Amino acid sequence: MAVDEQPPVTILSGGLGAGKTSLLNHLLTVGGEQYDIAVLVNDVGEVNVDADLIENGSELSMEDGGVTELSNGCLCCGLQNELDQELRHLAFDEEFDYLVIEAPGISDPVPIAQRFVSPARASALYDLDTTVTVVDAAQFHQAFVDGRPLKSTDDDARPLSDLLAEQVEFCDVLVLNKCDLVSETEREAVERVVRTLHPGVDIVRATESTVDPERALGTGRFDQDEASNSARWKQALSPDHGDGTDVDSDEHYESQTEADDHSHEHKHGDDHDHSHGEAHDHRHPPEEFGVDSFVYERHRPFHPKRFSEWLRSFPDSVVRAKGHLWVAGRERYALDLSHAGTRTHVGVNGRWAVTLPEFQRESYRESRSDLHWDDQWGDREVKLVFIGAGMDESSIVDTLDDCLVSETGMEDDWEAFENPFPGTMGWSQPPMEQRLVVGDRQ
Ligand SMILES: Nc1nc2c(ncn2[C@@H]2O[C@H](COP(=O)(O)OP(=O)(O)OP(=O)(O)O)[C@@H](O)[C@H]2O)c(=O)[nH]1
Repeated sequence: MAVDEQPPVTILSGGLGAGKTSLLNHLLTVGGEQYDIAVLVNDVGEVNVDADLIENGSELSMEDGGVTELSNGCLCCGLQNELDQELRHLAFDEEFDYLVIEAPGISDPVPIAQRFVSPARASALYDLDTTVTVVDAAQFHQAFVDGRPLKSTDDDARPLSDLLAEQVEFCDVLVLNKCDLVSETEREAVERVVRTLHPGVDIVRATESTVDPERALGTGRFDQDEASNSARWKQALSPDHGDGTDVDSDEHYESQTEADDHSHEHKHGDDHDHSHGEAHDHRHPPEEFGVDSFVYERHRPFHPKRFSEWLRSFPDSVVRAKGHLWVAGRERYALDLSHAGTRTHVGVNGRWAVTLPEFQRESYRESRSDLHWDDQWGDREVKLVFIGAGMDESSIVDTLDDCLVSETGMEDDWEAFENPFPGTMGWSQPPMEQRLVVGDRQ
């Protein structure tokens, strides 16, 4: 790429568990032949699971700057400064010719895209090429065709389906994923609703997010004027809303005085970045949509029978869960859990470090200073992130604790347990018997 060329950018948005990470990994694998892709990911929650999954699935690594993670906040709000810094860092210090940003599933992508339409921002170093929204066809059908709103128990909160609608409204390309979970009639109904919300959108039907990379990378479809015709963009980018047109200001925009001059409805906490890049009616989605998250971490294994039963009655309030599991009797491999909507998969992703030969184990430990290590059990642990609407955290934690092997049970012969969990490798393309598929709870 010529020195003065700006790398194109694709922003991936979409509901929780819709298939953004799957799409990102697919683009890295297939699109990587054409582009040298840098990646910016942002998970809301204390564990940046997506970054791990993406690293596992790509040649890139965080160490060489190819995959950058932003955590402990939301890109669309509190991490705007961090986002600008990362964009500058990538542009000046790293070699790549395409940038893909994965937005968290509960974020409003408009403020992220706005970083790329103001020449005063760091993102002026880039060329926003395509905004992609990944939609879970079955979830969308439930919310918009069946008319069963996606759950939000907070009375003041807008339903999650509102966020989904906004994400559909302004994207250039809509990947209609999980087409295997809907009938043809249902899919057609979903497409009708999508076209009603956004007539000009390029709909790409997909299963497992396998799309032709040319539909998401280098499409040149993003057009600021066109985008500003959708209701959402019109509001966000109009001159009255600052960032889209005011090219004279830069860091001043971050000052408290400037922020105080405006009547933000934003209800985020003290650490919020009051940059003017946001539309003034923008409120942080986790609050607006009644979504919150917590991490469950224990250094004892789950009893296979008790935990598999727990999985079959997964709390309805949980929209998304991800993480790794230590299940008694499965001491060699870490199991990964992924829950989206009403479906839960458990598969094998890799070995616990404690089972590796000494040299590998020690170099792994050196590279992970934050790794919990037990003299007897090494790095084996349960660590799960739960994201949901109106979750009863203490009840979820208590019932999970009941699934743990008891203090005295730590001496039992775990191999003798009846165990439905997979015991051999297989995550990226696992045969069905290597996954525990809990399926629908309806
Ligand atoms: N049945 C079905 N499952 C899918 C499909 N695509 C992805 N999945 C599964 O859905 C789950 C979520 O996929 P991800 O790619 O992690 O979704 P995501 O949008 O990145 O999730 P978050 O980052 O948590 O918002 C995983 O268990 C995938 O294996 C699909 O087309 N059909």
